[in-house]
Amino acid sequence: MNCPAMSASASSSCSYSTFRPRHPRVLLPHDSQRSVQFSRLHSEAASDGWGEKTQPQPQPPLRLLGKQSLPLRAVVTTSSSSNISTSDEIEKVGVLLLNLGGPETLDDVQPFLFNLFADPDIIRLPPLFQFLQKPLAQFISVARAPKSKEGYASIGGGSPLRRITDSQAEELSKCLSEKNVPAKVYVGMRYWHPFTEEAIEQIKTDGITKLVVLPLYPQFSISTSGSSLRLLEKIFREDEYLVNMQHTVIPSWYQREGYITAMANLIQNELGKFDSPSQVVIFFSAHGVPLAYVEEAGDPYKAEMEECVDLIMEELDKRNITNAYTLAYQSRVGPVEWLKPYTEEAITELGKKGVENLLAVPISFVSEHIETLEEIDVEYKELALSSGIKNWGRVPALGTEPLFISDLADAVVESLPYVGAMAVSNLEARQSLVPLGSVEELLATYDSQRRELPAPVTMWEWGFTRSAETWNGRAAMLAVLALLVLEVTTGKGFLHQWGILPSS
Ligand SMILES: C=CC1=C(C)c2cc3[nH]c(cc4nc(cc5[nH]c(cc1n2)c(C)c5CCC(=O)O)C(CCC(=O)O)=C4C)c(C)c3C=C
Ligand SMILES: [Fe+2]
Repeated sequence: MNCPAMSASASSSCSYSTFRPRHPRVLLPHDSQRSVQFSRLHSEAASDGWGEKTQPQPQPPLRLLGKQSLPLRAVVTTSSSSNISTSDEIEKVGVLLLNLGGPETLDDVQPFLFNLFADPDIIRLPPLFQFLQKPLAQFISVARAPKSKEGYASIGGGSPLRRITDSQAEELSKCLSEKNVPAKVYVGMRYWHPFTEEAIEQIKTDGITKLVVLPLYPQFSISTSGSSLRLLEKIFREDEYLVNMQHTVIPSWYQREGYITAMANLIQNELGKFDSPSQVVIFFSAHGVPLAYVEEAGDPYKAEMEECVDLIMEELDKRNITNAYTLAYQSRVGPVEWLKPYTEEAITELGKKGVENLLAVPISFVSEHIETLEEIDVEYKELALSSGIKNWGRVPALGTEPLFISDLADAVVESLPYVGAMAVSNLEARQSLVPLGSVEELLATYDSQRRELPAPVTMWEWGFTRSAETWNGRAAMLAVLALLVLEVTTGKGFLHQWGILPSS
């Protein structure tokens, strides 16, 4: 492929001089690249892990992962080649792309949903009830599968995510070679094949000695990159080979110049398809998360999303594109409160206000998937047209867009000097929304106490609350389970009423 020459240095020297972020940040040369290590650094989590979302204070003590405590080795390598010879060893560089995964056939839908709902970063039960995680996941996945299957059936019978992620991996590998950094690129999915565990096995078989971990989510969320990194941390902890493998993590990259430019290009291109481009409202639609992830657990997702939108609008502004724009959150599951405004409400509202031209921009994910192809292209489009919007457009997901892939390659190249080294200075660590440090610390900062979060689906809202715990939660749970059984056998009940389960 054509791998545009936006070099690492060009990219890192970018500065968004007129941008005024909501969270004070100092833009440093390495701002476009934040990389963290799993095991060697300790950048301090917020004092209680809850409130301090923007300015975690670094602390020196090192916490080591794994079965052995290894001495810290500050090995700084150059990035001119991935087969780097440090002493007498040849280094083999790998890049692990982390993604969500999606069912490839309709038969995969229920087991895929089971894996998703069995993830404690998606549904977090109080410690007392963690033994119910799998039975609940089984219940919800079976109950939700028919509705989900309809969605996947309408987009061709399965998710395109694996195919697209594989193409991204292939293009990234080619692009890295063109930048003189040959590296093998692996795909590790969280909830479907190829699972992260499978990718890790391959990494071991291939004898990779330096690994760059790159979640394919531009913005960090506990529920996405956080979940994948937590799994990876567990795998690393338990494996002798991996404990000794040098690695670095790029936790989020929404602020990189190449990514922002590529998004702005796509938007500019779609705007050009309207009769009156300047009259179009640019409608950023991000995947939502339950509000409690942000407000209680300190998920930086919302802050990063808002900053990302601001950066894209700054870039468009430089091109004299000054359209009105808005950000809303889609794909809510269950009735607990998620980030607002909700996409459907925002669309209706804009229609009522007389907006006639709307351009939807999926912003939280870089591949086409069920929520772009079905939810946005079908459901939201219909809603928009029936709300008075006359002209509708949608920006495609980035996929293998060359500038974007090139920017990811630059991100990898820039992170290589940090692999196995003290990756970042305290100063750098302080100015990130997602702090730098080991994954352990990264997760701890936002999620230190792994507090109970309101689940995105309702049943434990009712039965798994702290008060339920206090006055004999087990009894409450038994009641909930009885209700669930009733609901499944009769097809009626509160889950159906609230629309969690499809009515038969
Ligand atoms: C940044 C992206 C995403 C966030 C944040 C996220 C949070 C989140 N998702 C669910 C529940 C479901 N997600 C499902 C599919 C799905 N989710 C994302 C991305 C994010 N999720 C993608 C890309 C996909 C689609 C994959 C594909 O197959 O194409 C599903 C399954 C589909 C469905 O039944 O609707 C569920 C369920 C929760 C609860 C959550 C935050 C807590
Ligand atoms: Fe999701």
